[in-house]
Amino acid sequence: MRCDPLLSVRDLRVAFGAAEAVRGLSFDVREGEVFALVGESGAGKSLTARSLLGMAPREATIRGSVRLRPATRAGAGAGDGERAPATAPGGIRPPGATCPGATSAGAIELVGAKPSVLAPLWGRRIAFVPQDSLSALSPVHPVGDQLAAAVRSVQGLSRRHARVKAAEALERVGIPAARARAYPHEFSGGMRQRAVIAMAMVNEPDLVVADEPTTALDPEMREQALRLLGEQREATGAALVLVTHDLEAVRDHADRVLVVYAGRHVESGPVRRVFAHPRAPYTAGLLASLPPDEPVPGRGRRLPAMGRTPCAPDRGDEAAGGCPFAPRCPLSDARCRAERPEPQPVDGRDVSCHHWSRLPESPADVFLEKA
Ligand SMILES: Nc1ncnc2c1ncn2[C@@H]1O[C@H](COP(=O)(O)OP(=O)(O)OP(=O)(O)O)[C@@H](O)[C@H]1O
Repeated sequence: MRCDPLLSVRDLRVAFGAAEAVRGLSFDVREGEVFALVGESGAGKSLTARSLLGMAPREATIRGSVRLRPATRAGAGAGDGERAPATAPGGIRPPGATCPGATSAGAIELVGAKPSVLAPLWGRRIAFVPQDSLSALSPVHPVGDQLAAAVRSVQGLSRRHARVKAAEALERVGIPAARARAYPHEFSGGMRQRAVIAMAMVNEPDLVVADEPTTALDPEMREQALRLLGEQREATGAALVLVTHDLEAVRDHADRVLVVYAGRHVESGPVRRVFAHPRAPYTAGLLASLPPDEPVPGRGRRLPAMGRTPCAPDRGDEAAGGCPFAPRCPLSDARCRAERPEPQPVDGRDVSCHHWSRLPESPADVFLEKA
């Protein structure tokens, strides 16, 4: 198996007229990993996710590079059951492992790609799980037929064989084959989201991008959908890019995380490391919204708050060339307002903050002290 990244994103920029919503993000997604993209509303997560699929809004100007590694797994996208198993000898490279000198010859550039390049990749190599399951399913066709059509379009099977595959895919996500004739409106929200997960996974893509896949679900269904995504991901060996506000989901299900603020990199690295000891004040503030298991002495269950509204593309110290988070940051000083921090390697992750070394042992407390 190859160990160069499945997807390489470099200096990705998404703009609407003069307003840049994604401002130079660079990251890799590795084969078989769960990569989480987190940040407040308006941070540019969805636009980033859609750019990975070549599905950014028409009116957006996209710059930079999103390169998808050529298919390498046996039968990739064929969904014919002959693909090398995800856990074959050599298996999925452990998230976090490095691969010096790896190259990605023949990678497909998705930024600016024509529909004729993108269309054959959708479903076969890259798939999408949207927030709203209704928007992903046609209201006028039975769910099973829609899955069968997805199988046929990629695998070229007979109608009968495709229907069998579709029923199997539904059963894998806990929907009885007998319900394959039902229409989307006859399913509950949780069932619809499971059907959408089945649809995304049915052709065993290399990469699944899930944009807030559980937001519309109640807590029980949310956990069930996340577990299913994880199981299906593991069974197919796909990598998963998970866009979410749900930090508990990231803690429990993701391998690596990228924290974004106002379209810029804040902190990225292995989830365990970043969550155990964030090095950027913004990450610390976000994580502080996770309630502690036990009351913290002297704080009780009070949650630190970052204050002020999130930075929009046209606000903050961004315009002055500084750190966009400076107006809300308890550690900011003149340097932060004048000089934008670039990502630098610190303690097993990358951090974009001039003052990472000044964060206290319990970083969330900097926000309490300021309050
Ligand atoms: N079609 C569009 N036209 C103009 N501005 C847009 C468009 N789509 C998104 N934006 C702006 O780009 C910024 C980032 O949007 P994006 O949807 O990526 O945020 P997000 O981090 O996914 O937020 P949320 O968590 O609320 O979905 C926002 O300020 C948004 O208003």
